[in-house]
Amino acid sequence: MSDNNMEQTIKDIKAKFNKDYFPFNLGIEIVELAAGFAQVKFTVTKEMQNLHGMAHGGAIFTLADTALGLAANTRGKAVGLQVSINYIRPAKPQTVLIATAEEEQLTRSTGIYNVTVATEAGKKVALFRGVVFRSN
Ligand SMILES: CC(C)(COP(=O)(O)OP(=O)(O)OC[C@H]1O[C@@H](n2cnc3c(N)ncnc32)[C@H](O)[C@@H]1OP(=O)(O)O)[C@@H](O)C(=O)NCCC(=O)NCCSC(=O)Cc1ccccc1
Repeated sequence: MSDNNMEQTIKDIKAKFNKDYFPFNLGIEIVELAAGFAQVKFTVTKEMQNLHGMAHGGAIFTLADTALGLAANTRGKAVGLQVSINYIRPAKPQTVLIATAEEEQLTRSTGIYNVTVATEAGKKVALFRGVVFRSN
């Protein structure tokens, strides 16, 4: 993909993000988007709390999965094929969490990404790895 095409793809994804209803309605915002790279953030709200008063694993997962989806789709249409997550530190309500997705490998039909979820102070909350299927 040429630099101009990549720039246009990134613009298109950003413009369509408000139609990605699930993450958008959780308050997830795009911080940065580049070829094979995405950074997104949200604030842990009361509605995201689990029984222990910490961020629900599903909310943290959604943040990481959103970063994966954005990074992968800069390379053309892609969908998640297999993902895994390790929750390494709980996140309290009102904490801002940032997920950063970095591309490790691309093949014609797959992509492998590592996503780190951390607080603004850089404390790691979750480590996520995803394999995507590239359909074009
Ligand atoms: C507890 C453990 C899994 C292991 O820790 P360990 O091997 O013992 O290691 P270590 O002691 O080194 O601690 C490492 C860091 O963790 C912190 N910390 C530890 N214990 C506590 C505590 N009790 N409370 C508060 N913080 C605690 C500790 O201060 C340290 O942080 P720091 O360096 O001081 O800033 C930890 O990694 C953890 O809490 N992960 C997040 C889990 C999570 O949020 N999952 C998603 C939600 S589950 C869900 O929504 C649904 C569901 C429910 C039920 C079932 C299924 C699904």
